[in-house]
Amino acid sequence: MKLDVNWQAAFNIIHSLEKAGYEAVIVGGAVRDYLRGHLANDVDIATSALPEEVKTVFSRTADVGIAHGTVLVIHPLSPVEVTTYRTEGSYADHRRPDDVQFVRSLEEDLKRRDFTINAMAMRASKEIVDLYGGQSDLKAQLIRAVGNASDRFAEDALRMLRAIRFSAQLGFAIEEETFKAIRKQAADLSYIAKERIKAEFDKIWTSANAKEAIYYVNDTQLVDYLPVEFSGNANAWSNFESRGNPMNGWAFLILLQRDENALQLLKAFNCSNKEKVYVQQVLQAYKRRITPGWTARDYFEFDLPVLEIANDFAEKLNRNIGNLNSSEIPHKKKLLTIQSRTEIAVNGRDLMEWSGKKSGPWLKVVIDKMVDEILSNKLVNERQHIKEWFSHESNIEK
Ligand SMILES: Nc1ccn([C@@H]2O[C@H](COP(=O)(O)OP(=O)(O)OP(=O)(O)O)[C@@H](O)[C@H]2O)c(=O)n1
Repeated sequence: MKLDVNWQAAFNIIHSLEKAGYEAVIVGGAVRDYLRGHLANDVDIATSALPEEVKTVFSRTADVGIAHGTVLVIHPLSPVEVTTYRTEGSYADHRRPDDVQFVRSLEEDLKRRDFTINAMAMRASKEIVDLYGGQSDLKAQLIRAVGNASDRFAEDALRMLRAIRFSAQLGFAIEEETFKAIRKQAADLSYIAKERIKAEFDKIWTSANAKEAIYYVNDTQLVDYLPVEFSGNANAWSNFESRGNPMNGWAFLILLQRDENALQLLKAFNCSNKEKVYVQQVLQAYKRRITPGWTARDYFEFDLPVLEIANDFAEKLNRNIGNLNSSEIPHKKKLLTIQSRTEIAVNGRDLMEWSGKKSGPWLKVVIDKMVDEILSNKLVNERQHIKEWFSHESNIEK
Protein backbone atom coordinates (compact mmCIF):
# COMPACT_ATOMS: atom_id res chain seq x y z
CA MET A 1 0.00 0.00 0.00
CA LYS A 2 1.40 3.39 -0.96
CA LEU A 3 1.23 5.68 2.05
CA ASP A 4 -0.14 9.17 1.52
CA VAL A 5 1.14 12.38 3.09
CA ASN A 6 -0.63 11.95 6.45
CA TRP A 7 1.04 8.64 6.95
CA GLN A 8 4.42 9.89 5.77
CA ALA A 9 4.11 12.82 8.18
CA ALA A 10 3.14 10.43 11.00
CA PHE A 11 6.14 8.18 10.37
CA ASN A 12 8.49 11.18 10.25
CA ILE A 13 7.10 12.41 13.56
CA ILE A 14 7.51 8.96 15.14
CA HIS A 15 11.15 8.86 13.95
CA SER A 16 11.82 12.27 15.51
CA LEU A 17 10.28 11.22 18.83
CA GLU A 18 12.25 7.97 18.81
CA LYS A 19 15.45 9.88 18.09
CA ALA A 20 14.74 12.02 21.14
CA GLY A 21 14.49 8.81 23.23
CA TYR A 22 10.70 8.36 23.41
CA GLU A 23 8.42 5.58 22.20
CA ALA A 24 5.77 6.54 19.63
CA VAL A 25 3.21 4.56 17.61
CA ILE A 26 0.20 5.01 15.35
CA VAL A 27 -2.97 4.07 17.22
CA GLY A 28 -6.72 3.62 16.97
CA GLY A 29 -8.87 3.64 13.85
CA ALA A 30 -5.95 4.19 11.44
CA VAL A 31 -4.36 0.87 12.46
CA ARG A 32 -7.71 -0.95 12.29
CA ASP A 33 -8.40 0.42 8.83
CA TYR A 34 -4.84 -0.25 7.61
CA LEU A 35 -5.24 -3.92 8.56
CA ARG A 36 -8.50 -3.99 6.60
CA GLY A 37 -6.70 -2.60 3.58
CA HIS A 38 -7.93 1.00 3.88
CA LEU A 39 -5.78 4.06 4.45
CA ALA A 40 -7.48 6.40 6.91
CA ASN A 41 -7.11 10.16 6.42
CA ASP A 42 -6.94 10.69 10.11
CA VAL A 43 -3.75 9.25 11.59
CA ASP A 44 -3.21 9.58 15.36
CA ILE A 45 0.02 9.06 17.24
CA ALA A 46 0.43 7.99 20.87
CA THR A 47 3.73 8.51 22.66
CA SER A 48 5.51 8.00 25.96
CA ALA A 49 6.64 11.67 25.81
CA LEU A 50 4.71 14.13 27.98
CA PRO A 51 3.01 17.03 26.14
CA GLU A 52 5.74 19.49 27.17
CA GLU A 53 8.36 17.04 25.94
CA VAL A 54 6.59 16.66 22.60
CA LYS A 55 6.67 20.44 22.25
CA THR A 56 10.42 20.57 22.73
CA VAL A 57 11.01 18.01 19.93
CA PHE A 58 9.12 19.92 17.21
CA SER A 59 9.46 23.52 16.11
CA ARG A 60 5.78 24.02 15.22
CA THR A 61 3.04 22.73 17.49
CA ALA A 62 -0.39 23.84 18.71
CA ASP A 63 -2.07 23.03 22.01
CA VAL A 64 -5.30 21.47 20.85
CA GLY A 65 -6.18 19.36 23.88
CA ILE A 66 -3.30 19.68 26.24
CA ALA A 67 -5.37 18.76 29.33
CA HIS A 68 -5.96 15.35 27.77
CA GLY A 69 -2.37 15.13 26.55
CA THR A 70 -2.88 16.06 22.89
CA VAL A 71 -0.49 18.31 20.99
CA LEU A 72 -0.92 19.04 17.28
CA VAL A 73 2.43 18.70 15.54
CA ILE A 74 2.41 20.92 12.46
CA HIS A 75 4.53 18.85 10.11
CA PRO A 76 5.20 20.37 6.66
CA LEU A 77 3.46 17.40 4.99
CA SER A 78 0.41 17.37 7.25
CA PRO A 79 -0.53 18.24 10.84
CA VAL A 80 -0.83 15.18 13.11
CA GLU A 81 -2.23 14.84 16.64
CA VAL A 82 0.22 13.38 19.14
CA THR A 83 -1.24 12.22 22.47
CA THR A 84 0.69 11.11 25.52
CA TYR A 85 -0.01 7.55 26.70
CA ARG A 86 -2.69 7.82 29.33
CA THR A 87 -5.11 5.99 31.50
CA GLU A 88 -8.42 7.68 31.94
CA GLY A 89 -8.92 7.55 35.71
CA SER A 90 -12.48 7.52 36.94
CA TYR A 91 -15.55 8.49 34.98
CA ALA A 92 -18.00 9.59 37.62
CA ASP A 93 -20.42 10.95 35.02
CA HIS A 94 -20.23 8.04 32.54
CA ARG A 95 -18.95 10.30 29.79
CA ARG A 96 -15.50 11.77 29.79
CA PRO A 97 -12.57 10.93 32.02
CA ASP A 98 -12.38 13.29 35.02
CA ASP A 99 -8.80 12.61 35.83
CA VAL A 100 -6.58 11.73 32.91
CA GLN A 101 -3.28 10.31 34.07
CA PHE A 102 -0.28 10.24 31.82
CA VAL A 103 1.62 6.98 31.81
CA ARG A 104 4.82 5.80 30.15
CA SER A 105 3.54 2.39 29.02
CA LEU A 106 1.89 1.62 25.70
CA GLU A 107 0.17 -1.41 27.26
CA GLU A 108 -1.62 0.83 29.78
CA ASP A 109 -2.72 3.15 26.99
CA LEU A 110 -4.13 0.35 24.84
CA LYS A 111 -5.89 -1.20 27.81
CA ARG A 112 -8.20 1.82 28.29
CA ARG A 113 -9.47 1.75 24.70
CA ASP A 114 -12.98 0.66 23.75
CA PHE A 115 -12.81 -2.32 21.37
CA THR A 116 -10.11 -4.84 20.53
CA ILE A 117 -10.08 -3.75 16.88
CA ASN A 118 -9.45 -0.15 18.05
CA ALA A 119 -6.79 -1.11 20.59
CA MET A 120 -3.89 -1.96 18.32
CA ALA A 121 -0.78 0.09 17.61
CA MET A 122 1.68 0.23 14.71
CA ARG A 123 5.36 1.02 15.09
CA ALA A 124 7.41 2.87 12.47
CA SER A 125 8.72 -0.55 11.38
CA LYS A 126 5.03 -1.42 10.63
CA GLU A 127 5.15 -4.01 13.42
CA ILE A 128 1.64 -4.36 14.91
CA VAL A 129 1.25 -4.31 18.69
CA ASP A 130 -1.90 -6.34 19.35
CA LEU A 131 -2.29 -7.19 23.03
CA TYR A 132 -6.03 -7.88 23.10
CA GLY A 133 -6.72 -10.00 20.02
CA GLY A 134 -7.71 -7.19 17.66
CA GLN A 135 -6.44 -8.99 14.56
CA SER A 136 -8.32 -12.19 15.32
CA ASP A 137 -11.50 -10.17 15.97
CA LEU A 138 -11.00 -8.38 12.66
CA LYS A 139 -10.83 -11.77 10.99
CA ALA A 140 -13.84 -13.09 12.92
CA GLN A 141 -15.66 -9.78 12.19
CA LEU A 142 -16.49 -9.13 15.82
CA ILE A 143 -16.86 -5.99 17.91
CA ARG A 144 -15.52 -7.00 21.33
CA ALA A 145 -14.77 -4.72 24.26
CA VAL A 146 -11.21 -4.66 25.59
CA GLY A 147 -11.10 -6.62 28.87
CA ASN A 148 -14.26 -6.32 30.93
CA ALA A 149 -17.05 -4.88 28.76
CA SER A 150 -19.02 -3.50 31.72
CA ASP A 151 -16.00 -1.50 32.86
CA ARG A 152 -15.44 -0.08 29.36
CA PHE A 153 -19.08 1.05 29.12
CA ALA A 154 -19.08 2.43 32.65
CA GLU A 155 -16.12 4.60 31.63
CA ASP A 156 -17.95 6.07 28.65
CA ALA A 157 -21.55 5.07 27.99
CA LEU A 158 -21.36 6.36 24.41
CA ARG A 159 -19.22 3.33 23.65
CA MET A 160 -22.41 1.23 23.69
CA LEU A 161 -23.66 3.13 20.67
CA ARG A 162 -20.17 3.15 19.15
CA ALA A 163 -20.25 -0.67 19.25
CA ILE A 164 -23.39 -0.58 17.11
CA ARG A 165 -21.97 2.11 14.84
CA PHE A 166 -18.77 0.13 14.15
CA SER A 167 -20.81 -3.01 13.59
CA ALA A 168 -22.89 -1.11 11.01
CA GLN A 169 -19.90 0.48 9.28
CA LEU A 170 -17.84 -2.69 9.14
CA GLY A 171 -20.67 -5.22 8.82
CA PHE A 172 -19.44 -6.98 12.00
CA ALA A 173 -21.46 -8.69 14.75
CA ILE A 174 -21.28 -7.60 18.39
CA GLU A 175 -19.63 -10.29 20.51
CA GLU A 176 -21.93 -11.88 23.09
CA GLU A 177 -20.41 -10.62 26.36
CA THR A 178 -20.12 -7.14 24.89
CA PHE A 179 -23.76 -7.31 23.77
CA LYS A 180 -24.92 -8.46 27.22
CA ALA A 181 -23.03 -5.65 28.92
CA ILE A 182 -24.72 -3.09 26.66
CA ARG A 183 -28.10 -4.53 27.52
CA LYS A 184 -27.32 -4.42 31.21
CA GLN A 185 -26.06 -0.84 31.17
CA ALA A 186 -28.28 0.63 28.46
CA ALA A 187 -29.77 3.18 30.87
CA ASP A 188 -26.40 4.93 31.18
CA LEU A 189 -26.86 6.24 27.66
CA SER A 190 -29.11 8.92 29.17
CA TYR A 191 -25.98 10.58 30.60
CA ILE A 192 -24.58 11.21 27.14
CA ALA A 193 -24.77 14.54 25.31
CA LYS A 194 -27.21 14.42 22.42
CA GLU A 195 -24.66 15.86 19.99
CA ARG A 196 -22.46 12.82 20.56
CA ILE A 197 -25.43 10.49 20.08
CA LYS A 198 -26.39 12.28 16.88
CA ALA A 199 -22.85 11.97 15.52
CA GLU A 200 -23.00 8.19 15.98
CA PHE A 201 -26.38 7.95 14.25
CA ASP A 202 -25.11 10.13 11.40
CA LYS A 203 -22.48 7.44 10.82
CA ILE A 204 -25.04 4.65 11.18
CA TRP A 205 -27.32 6.20 8.55
CA THR A 206 -24.49 6.51 6.05
CA SER A 207 -23.26 2.95 6.69
CA ALA A 208 -24.35 -0.01 4.59
CA ASN A 209 -26.13 -1.68 7.52
CA ALA A 210 -28.66 0.74 9.00
CA LYS A 211 -31.23 -2.03 9.32
CA GLU A 212 -28.95 -4.24 11.40
CA ALA A 213 -27.99 -1.26 13.55
CA ILE A 214 -31.64 -0.49 14.33
CA TYR A 215 -32.08 -4.11 15.24
CA TYR A 216 -29.22 -3.79 17.73
CA VAL A 217 -30.52 -0.47 19.07
CA ASN A 218 -33.82 -2.19 19.85
CA ASP A 219 -32.43 -5.46 21.07
CA THR A 220 -29.87 -3.93 23.43
CA GLN A 221 -32.68 -1.71 24.76
CA LEU A 222 -30.63 1.40 24.07
CA VAL A 223 -33.75 2.54 22.22
CA ASP A 224 -35.39 3.31 25.56
CA TYR A 225 -32.68 5.78 26.55
CA LEU A 226 -32.40 7.95 23.47
CA PRO A 227 -33.24 11.66 23.75
CA VAL A 228 -36.61 11.14 22.03
CA GLU A 229 -39.07 8.35 21.59
CA PHE A 230 -37.57 6.37 18.79
CA SER A 231 -39.66 3.65 17.24
CA GLY A 232 -37.31 2.06 14.81
CA ASN A 233 -38.90 -0.83 12.98
CA ALA A 234 -35.73 -2.59 11.79
CA ASN A 235 -37.42 -4.24 8.82
CA ALA A 236 -38.60 -0.92 7.52
CA TRP A 237 -34.95 0.00 7.00
CA SER A 238 -34.33 -2.79 4.46
CA ASN A 239 -32.61 -1.31 1.41
CA PHE A 240 -32.51 2.14 2.99
CA GLU A 241 -29.91 4.28 1.23
CA SER A 242 -28.71 7.57 2.61
CA ARG A 243 -26.83 8.49 -0.60
CA GLY A 244 -24.06 9.71 1.66
CA ASN A 245 -26.20 12.31 3.43
CA PRO A 246 -26.92 11.49 7.10
CA MET A 247 -29.87 13.88 7.13
CA ASN A 248 -31.69 11.47 4.84
CA GLY A 249 -31.55 8.98 7.72
CA TRP A 250 -33.22 11.45 10.06
CA ALA A 251 -35.88 12.23 7.43
CA PHE A 252 -36.57 8.53 6.94
CA LEU A 253 -36.84 8.00 10.69
CA ILE A 254 -39.37 10.82 10.98
CA LEU A 255 -41.44 9.36 8.14
CA LEU A 256 -41.35 5.94 9.77
CA GLN A 257 -42.55 7.30 13.04
CA ARG A 258 -45.33 9.20 11.37
CA ASP A 259 -44.06 11.97 13.57
CA GLU A 260 -46.20 15.03 12.99
CA ASN A 261 -43.78 17.11 14.93
CA ALA A 262 -40.61 16.49 12.96
CA LEU A 263 -38.89 19.55 14.34
CA GLN A 264 -39.10 18.18 17.84
CA LEU A 265 -36.96 15.20 16.90
CA LEU A 266 -34.46 17.34 15.04
CA LYS A 267 -34.31 19.72 17.99
CA ALA A 268 -33.86 16.88 20.45
CA PHE A 269 -30.71 15.89 18.60
CA ASN A 270 -29.51 19.49 18.29
CA CYS A 271 -29.52 19.48 14.50
CA SER A 272 -28.30 22.69 12.88
CA ASN A 273 -30.69 25.03 11.05
CA LYS A 274 -29.27 23.95 7.71
CA GLU A 275 -29.95 20.32 8.60
CA LYS A 276 -33.48 21.13 9.73
CA VAL A 277 -34.25 22.99 6.52
CA TYR A 278 -33.01 20.07 4.43
CA VAL A 279 -35.12 17.52 6.31
CA GLN A 280 -38.16 19.76 6.06
CA GLN A 281 -37.67 19.91 2.30
CA VAL A 282 -37.55 16.13 2.03
CA LEU A 283 -40.68 15.81 4.19
CA GLN A 284 -42.51 18.37 2.08
CA ALA A 285 -41.47 16.65 -1.14
CA TYR A 286 -42.61 13.35 0.37
CA LYS A 287 -46.02 14.77 1.25
CA ARG A 288 -46.44 16.20 -2.21
CA ARG A 289 -44.61 13.52 -4.08
CA ILE A 290 -45.35 12.88 -7.71
CA THR A 291 -48.96 12.07 -8.44
CA PRO A 292 -50.90 12.13 -11.70
CA GLY A 293 -51.96 15.72 -11.12
CA TRP A 294 -48.44 17.06 -10.99
CA THR A 295 -47.70 20.07 -13.12
CA ALA A 296 -44.42 21.49 -14.27
CA ARG A 297 -44.56 23.94 -11.43
CA ASP A 298 -44.62 21.07 -8.94
CA TYR A 299 -41.47 19.66 -10.44
CA PHE A 300 -39.63 22.92 -10.36
CA GLU A 301 -40.53 23.57 -6.74
CA PHE A 302 -38.14 20.92 -5.45
CA ASP A 303 -34.49 20.19 -6.01
CA LEU A 304 -34.20 17.03 -8.04
CA PRO A 305 -32.12 15.11 -5.42
CA VAL A 306 -34.72 15.96 -2.75
CA LEU A 307 -37.53 14.79 -5.01
CA GLU A 308 -35.70 11.59 -5.82
CA ILE A 309 -35.06 10.84 -2.17
CA ALA A 310 -38.72 11.50 -1.28
CA ASN A 311 -39.92 9.14 -4.00
CA ASP A 312 -37.35 6.53 -3.08
CA PHE A 313 -38.50 6.68 0.56
CA ALA A 314 -42.14 6.45 -0.41
CA GLU A 315 -41.45 3.38 -2.48
CA LYS A 316 -39.42 1.71 0.27
CA LEU A 317 -41.85 2.50 3.04
CA ASN A 318 -44.60 1.14 0.90
CA ARG A 319 -42.68 -2.01 0.05
CA ASN A 320 -41.20 -2.60 3.50
CA ILE A 321 -44.14 -2.04 5.73
CA GLY A 322 -46.94 -2.22 3.19
CA ASN A 323 -49.25 0.12 5.02
CA LEU A 324 -49.54 3.07 2.72
CA ASN A 325 -52.72 3.18 0.72
CA SER A 326 -52.45 2.87 -3.03
CA SER A 327 -53.07 6.54 -3.73
CA GLU A 328 -49.85 7.25 -1.91
CA ILE A 329 -47.77 5.02 -4.14
CA PRO A 330 -45.47 7.25 -6.13
CA HIS A 331 -45.60 7.09 -9.88
CA LYS A 332 -42.06 6.12 -10.43
CA LYS A 333 -42.50 5.60 -14.13
CA LYS A 334 -43.43 9.21 -14.46
CA LEU A 335 -40.51 10.33 -12.41
CA LEU A 336 -38.30 8.45 -14.83
CA THR A 337 -40.04 9.98 -17.83
CA ILE A 338 -39.36 13.53 -16.82
CA GLN A 339 -36.69 13.84 -14.24
CA SER A 340 -36.00 17.49 -14.70
CA ARG A 341 -36.66 20.46 -16.87
CA THR A 342 -33.69 19.50 -19.04
CA GLU A 343 -35.23 16.15 -19.88
CA ILE A 344 -38.14 17.74 -21.67
CA ALA A 345 -37.24 17.68 -25.36
CA VAL A 346 -37.83 21.39 -25.84
CA ASN A 347 -37.21 24.41 -23.69
CA GLY A 348 -38.69 27.85 -23.24
CA ARG A 349 -36.34 29.33 -25.82
CA ASP A 350 -37.68 26.92 -28.49
CA LEU A 351 -41.22 27.92 -27.70
CA MET A 352 -40.37 31.62 -27.97
CA GLU A 353 -38.63 31.04 -31.28
CA TRP A 354 -41.52 29.04 -32.73
CA SER A 355 -44.10 31.61 -31.65
CA GLY A 356 -41.97 34.66 -32.40
CA LYS A 357 -42.99 36.05 -28.98
CA LYS A 358 -40.96 37.27 -26.05
CA SER A 359 -41.02 35.57 -22.67
CA GLY A 360 -44.09 36.31 -20.55
CA PRO A 361 -46.78 34.64 -18.44
CA TRP A 362 -47.94 32.73 -21.54
CA LEU A 363 -44.71 30.74 -21.53
CA LYS A 364 -45.34 29.23 -18.15
CA VAL A 365 -48.89 28.30 -19.13
CA VAL A 366 -47.60 26.50 -22.22
CA ILE A 367 -44.86 24.69 -20.32
CA ASP A 368 -47.31 23.56 -17.60
CA LYS A 369 -49.71 22.26 -20.20
CA MET A 370 -46.96 20.61 -22.24
CA VAL A 371 -45.57 18.73 -19.22
CA ASP A 372 -49.07 17.63 -18.20
CA GLU A 373 -49.72 16.29 -21.69
CA ILE A 374 -46.41 14.44 -21.70
CA LEU A 375 -47.01 13.00 -18.24
CA SER A 376 -50.44 11.74 -19.15
CA ASN A 377 -49.01 10.15 -22.28
CA LYS A 378 -51.05 12.35 -24.59
CA LEU A 379 -47.95 13.92 -26.07
CA VAL A 380 -44.70 12.22 -27.04
CA ASN A 381 -41.66 13.82 -25.46
CA GLU A 382 -39.89 14.42 -28.79
CA ARG A 383 -39.08 17.71 -30.43
CA GLN A 384 -41.04 17.22 -33.67
CA HIS A 385 -44.16 16.02 -31.86
CA ILE A 386 -44.04 18.88 -29.42
CA LYS A 387 -43.55 21.42 -32.22
CA GLU A 388 -46.58 20.08 -33.99
CA TRP A 389 -48.65 20.05 -30.81
CA PHE A 390 -47.59 23.61 -30.09
CA SER A 391 -48.63 24.85 -33.54
CA HIS A 392 -52.13 23.46 -32.96
CA GLU A 393 -52.50 24.69 -29.40
CA SER A 394 -54.83 27.47 -30.35
CA ASN A 395 -56.32 27.60 -26.87
CA ILE A 396 -53.10 28.93 -25.50
CA GLU A 397 -52.73 32.61 -25.90
CA LYS A 398 -49.24 32.79 -27.37
N1 LIG B 1 -15.26 6.58 23.52
C1 LIG B 1 -14.10 6.28 22.97
C2 LIG B 1 -13.62 6.98 21.85
C3 LIG B 1 -12.40 6.63 21.32
N2 LIG B 1 -11.67 5.63 21.87
C4 LIG B 1 -10.34 5.27 21.31
O1 LIG B 1 -9.83 6.35 20.55
C5 LIG B 1 -9.61 5.98 19.19
C6 LIG B 1 -9.96 7.10 18.27
O2 LIG B 1 -11.32 7.44 18.42
P1 LIG B 1 -12.24 7.95 17.22
O3 LIG B 1 -11.47 8.92 16.40
O4 LIG B 1 -13.53 8.37 17.80
O5 LIG B 1 -12.58 6.62 16.40
P2 LIG B 1 -11.78 5.85 15.31
O6 LIG B 1 -11.55 4.49 15.84
O7 LIG B 1 -10.59 6.61 14.83
O8 LIG B 1 -12.83 5.68 14.15
P3 LIG B 1 -13.57 6.82 13.30
O9 LIG B 1 -12.56 7.85 12.95
O10 LIG B 1 -14.12 6.06 12.15
O11 LIG B 1 -14.65 7.34 14.19
C7 LIG B 1 -10.47 4.73 18.99
O12 LIG B 1 -9.96 3.92 17.96
C8 LIG B 1 -10.36 4.08 20.36
O13 LIG B 1 -9.13 3.41 20.50
C9 LIG B 1 -12.15 4.94 22.95
O14 LIG B 1 -11.49 4.02 23.43
N3 LIG B 1 -13.36 5.28 23.50
